[in-house]
Amino acid sequence: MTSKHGSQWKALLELSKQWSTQVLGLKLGRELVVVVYGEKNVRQVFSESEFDGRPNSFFYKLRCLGKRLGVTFVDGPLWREHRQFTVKHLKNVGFGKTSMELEIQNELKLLREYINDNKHKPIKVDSMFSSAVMNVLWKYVAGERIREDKLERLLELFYLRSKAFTLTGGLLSQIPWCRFIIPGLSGYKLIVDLNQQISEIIEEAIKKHLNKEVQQNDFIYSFLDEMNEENKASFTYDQLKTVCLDLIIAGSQTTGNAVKFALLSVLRNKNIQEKIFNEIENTIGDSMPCWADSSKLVYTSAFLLEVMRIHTIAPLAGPRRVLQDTVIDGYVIPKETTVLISLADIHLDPNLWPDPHEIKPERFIDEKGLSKSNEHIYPFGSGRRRCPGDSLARSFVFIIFVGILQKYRIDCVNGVLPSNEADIGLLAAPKPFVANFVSRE
Ligand code: HEM
Repeated sequence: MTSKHGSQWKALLELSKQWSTQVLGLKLGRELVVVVYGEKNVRQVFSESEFDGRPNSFFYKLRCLGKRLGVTFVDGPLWREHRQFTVKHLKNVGFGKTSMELEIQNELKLLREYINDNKHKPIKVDSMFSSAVMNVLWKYVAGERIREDKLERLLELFYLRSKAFTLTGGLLSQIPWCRFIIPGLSGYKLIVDLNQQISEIIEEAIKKHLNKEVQQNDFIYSFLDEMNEENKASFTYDQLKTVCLDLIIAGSQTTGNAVKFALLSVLRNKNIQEKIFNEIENTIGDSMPCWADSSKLVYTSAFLLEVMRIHTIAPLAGPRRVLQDTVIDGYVIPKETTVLISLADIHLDPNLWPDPHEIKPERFIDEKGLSKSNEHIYPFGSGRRRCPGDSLARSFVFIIFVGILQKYRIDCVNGVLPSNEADIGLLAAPKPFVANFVSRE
């Protein structure tokens, strides 16, 4: 069904329509999985603590370097303590005059240099942003820019790792013991090797901090300080490694895809692109964009929200594990069920968003021309497990997008309009596309 509909999210949505249900139950191997649709049900999952768990099968441990540690794939007291710590550190990072904002602006300068060096040829937009996002995340976590050779290695390892998970996830998650019989074929050996290599890079960064070789205050130093406090038994070396990995995995592809969708959308909508350029020119002129400009660039900010609505980066949020028997929409959901939360179909629901497939930034602007909030949009989830990296992600997307449109007109190559259809796996990404970046000067 997934290959017929192009993605697991669409296949499941189709099934839910066939069965006319907003609570779709599936038996995958031994696992009971429920996909929840509709704003009322989704809000219930976001708000009730019975849904705060994360699955704890062997497969999810493999994602966290082999142990049930970190923030993303744990629950209970360990999650609460480390989520609180992470949220405290990520709150407002990127908003305001922080070192992270300067770092994003620095990446913008490098991106512009790259565009200028390639100005006479079409640029592959797909690979443009990976280094910029990874550098910003690494700076946040480990306090410094990552060395060029290590950056390339890390990007390659993450790419291989996500490919290995996509290829082998089904088999390894449903029949975990197959790793003993076919460690190579099942992908188990490859993932363990990749985990080991990523671990080594993070360990090296932690060692540099233990030797006080890094100048800047960063996440690793804050965590190490916490390890020296009393009653902080859960602040261990392995936990630090896994939280670093969690932040990089959760932040890199998601944020990069959001910028790519924004560029794709202006490439496909010339009028909107010109409106955004005029707003930038008339409001901030030639100055370096910063987060504070987002309140002045009302149309541009509304457009970026609209892109996040039409292209939901995490179409199925979760997975969650049900911590005690509960009921959704009249259906009994047993303890230990895995729950997936369908966000993308709320963002495309014609009852909430008239003409849902059309880009209309005006949805987020009131009659006085001021920004208007809308309670039906959830790109970062909601509730206790809401994304703690949203300030960093939104700041990155805003500064990089505005900084590129300020200097370049983005045109199709040979008049060919790239597809608006997303590649949807665990995350949604635009299909690889090329564009001409024509200097406005
Ligand atoms: C456009 C970019 C991003 C999008 C669309 C996004 C989306 C999401 C969503 C929907 C969730 C909630 C999952 C759930 O409800 O179960 C989430 C969780 C999470 N995100 Fe993000 N995210 C983005 C960027 C980032 C960044 C930059 C970071 C870190 C620097 C980050 C770190 C995390 C973590 C650690 C969690 C797990 C929270 C928990 O389980 O308590 N994300 N993200």
